[in-house]
Amino acid sequence: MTTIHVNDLTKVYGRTTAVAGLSFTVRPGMVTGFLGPNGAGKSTTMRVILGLDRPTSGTVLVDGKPYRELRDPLRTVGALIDAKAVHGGRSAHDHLLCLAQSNGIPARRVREVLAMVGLTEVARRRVGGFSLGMGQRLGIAAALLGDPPVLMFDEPVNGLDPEGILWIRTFMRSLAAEGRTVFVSSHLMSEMAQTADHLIVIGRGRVLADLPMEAFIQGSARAHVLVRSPRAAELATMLTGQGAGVDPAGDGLRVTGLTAARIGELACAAGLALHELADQRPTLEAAYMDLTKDSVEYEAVAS
Ligand SMILES: Nc1ncnc2c1ncn2[C@@H]1O[C@H](COP(=O)(O)OP(=O)(O)OP(=O)(O)O)[C@@H](O)[C@H]1O
Repeated sequence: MTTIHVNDLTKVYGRTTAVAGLSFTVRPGMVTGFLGPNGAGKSTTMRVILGLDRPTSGTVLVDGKPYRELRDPLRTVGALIDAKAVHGGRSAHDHLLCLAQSNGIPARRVREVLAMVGLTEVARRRVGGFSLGMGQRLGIAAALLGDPPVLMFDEPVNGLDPEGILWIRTFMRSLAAEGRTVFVSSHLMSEMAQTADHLIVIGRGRVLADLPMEAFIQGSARAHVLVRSPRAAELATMLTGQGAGVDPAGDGLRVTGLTAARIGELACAAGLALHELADQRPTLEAAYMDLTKDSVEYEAVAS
C-alpha cells in the first residue's frame, strides 16, 4: 500500500511562510481532493512531495521515503503539474519515448500509455499543435509511464471543456479503483464533489479539514433536516428535549443534530404526524466557503 505522508511540513520562501506545520496522509484506493484558497500552499506542498523543493522543516514521504531517495521515482509516483512544460516541436510519441528512455522504461510502454489516454491516432503529430485537452492527456500519459501506484494532479481540469473534464474525472476514478493513490488539487468545487472520496482542505498553510467527502458535507453548519408537521410546536419541544437544535423555517422547522431517520422515528413514537421530512445537504461549495472564509487572503502569512 503506497501512501504519501506529510509530517509537520513547513516551507518558508524568504519572508513568506507558504506552509506551516502541515500533517496529513494520502491513502490508496481513493481520490483525495486537495483544496484551499489561492496562495494556501497547495502547489508548494505538491512540489515538496515531488522533491522539486526541499522542506524548511518536517518530512514528506512517498512509499516511506523522501522523493529524492526513491530508487525508481517514475515507477513510484507520476505527476501532472504543468502540462505546458513540453517541447512543442516533438511528437507526442517522441516526447514520451524520450522520457521512457531516460528512465529505463521499455519503449512498448509508450504505446500502452498513448492508448490509455486516447492519443494513439495523433501520436505522430507535433505537440505544439495540441489543444489544451490533448496536452492534458499527454501529461497524464507521461505520469503513467512508470505505472506508478501514486498519482498527483495539480489543477488537471483547468480550462478544459465539459467533455475533457468528464474524461479526466472518469480516468482519475478508474485509477483509484485500481488501488492507486490519487491526489488532486482543484478550484472547481462542483467538479471535486463528483470526483473525490476524501478531502484535505488547507488555508494559510495549515490543515483546516481532513475527512471523507460525505462527512465534510454533512458536518457543515448548513446541513439540516426540514420538517413540517400540523403539530409543529409539540414536535419542536419533543426534538429539543432529544438534544436537537430547532428553529422555525417558513411554515416548517429547521432541525440540526439529528438525522432525518431519527426524527421520523421519534415523531412516530410520539404520535406526531409529519407532512414533510427532508434532508437538506449543502453543496460542497457552500460547505467549503464556510470553512475557508477566514483563510482567504491574497498573501500567505508573512513570517
Ligand atoms: N518560489 C517561491 N518564492 C516565493 N514565494 C513563493 C514561491 N512559491 C510560492 N510562494 C508563496 O507561497 C504561498 C503559497 O503558494 P502556493 O502556490 O503553494 O499556493 P496555492 O495554494 O497553490 O495557490 P493557487 O491556488 O493560487 O495555485 C503564496 O503566498 C506564494 O506567493
